[in-house]
Amino acid sequence: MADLPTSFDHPVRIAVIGGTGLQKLEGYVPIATVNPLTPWGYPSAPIHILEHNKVPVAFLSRHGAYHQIAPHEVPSKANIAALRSIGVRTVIAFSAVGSLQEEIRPRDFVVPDQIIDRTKGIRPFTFFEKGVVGHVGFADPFDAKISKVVSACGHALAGDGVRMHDKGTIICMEGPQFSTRAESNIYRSWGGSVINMSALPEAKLAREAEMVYQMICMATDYDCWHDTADVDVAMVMAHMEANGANAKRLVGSVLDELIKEEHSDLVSGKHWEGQTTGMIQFMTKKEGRGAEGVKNVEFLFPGVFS
Ligand SMILES: CSC[C@H]1O[C@H](OP(=O)(O)O)[C@H](O)[C@@H]1O
Ligand SMILES: Nc1ncnc2[nH]cnc12
Repeated sequence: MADLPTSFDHPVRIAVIGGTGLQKLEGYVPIATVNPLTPWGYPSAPIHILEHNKVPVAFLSRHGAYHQIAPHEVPSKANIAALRSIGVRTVIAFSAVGSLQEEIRPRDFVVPDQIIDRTKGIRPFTFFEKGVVGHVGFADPFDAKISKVVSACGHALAGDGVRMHDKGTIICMEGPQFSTRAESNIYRSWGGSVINMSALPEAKLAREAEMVYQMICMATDYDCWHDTADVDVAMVMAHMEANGANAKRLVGSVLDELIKEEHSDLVSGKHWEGQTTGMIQFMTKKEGRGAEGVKNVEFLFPGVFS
């Protein structure tokens, strides 16, 4: 992709963030590679702009181009801000997860509707600081409208062997070590469906940035609560590889659906517009705002304080 343009003049509304085992999206025509510098640095990797049925979509590899970024090191603020700066308002985020429930079998897909935060507070997790205070609602961390579209695409691929679960609670742990057996059993008793290390702070930051955000999970193991073998990286990668074609098929069919004209208001995030900006404008009084916080938030929402 060395000779591709490094800028792109049209807004790109939809992005896919690829996780473990999904470092590229094949089968799309690459048209540009952009690397926006944000107040929080560069994104995990240059963002590939790909064309899908004549509509541009963005792809960003969460752990970098070579899987060199650990879950606690993912620059989520830069990732979300960079995507928003190129026009993205809908993020479909892919994640390899451990299953905490018997009926979610390795290689099954889950469209989660809840998250329990088991990160340790060491990841930068908000855009609103340094003299700009803001509190967004996060009762439902994903986007109910998009989740219906994703579920329907998954069920339509049942004939290809895609098994889709329409809801579930993600336990997002700190990692990078996997859980102890005691932890795994506690998470089950809390009602956790699946476990990963990546849903947060990504989902929180997308909400602060007024973006539509939905994670698609693919189970790669039964963590360590089950009487089968305990999770390890080889197991995760083997299931990702074995079911990679279905993962790509599912992402492709979600993109096919989302680029349809009938979803244009939805993917433009019209229903989130103003939810954050309206709140931060009145939360911190003008006299108390900090210059750095204002400059940072203006990168996300140009003109919000002028
Ligand atoms: C390689 S197993 C643990 C690793 O896999 C998942 O990554 P992602 O969510 O980016 O697909 C999990 O969250 C951990 O980061
Ligand atoms: N068991 C597990 N725990 C945390 N993250 C994971 N990603 C894939 N499997 C996982």
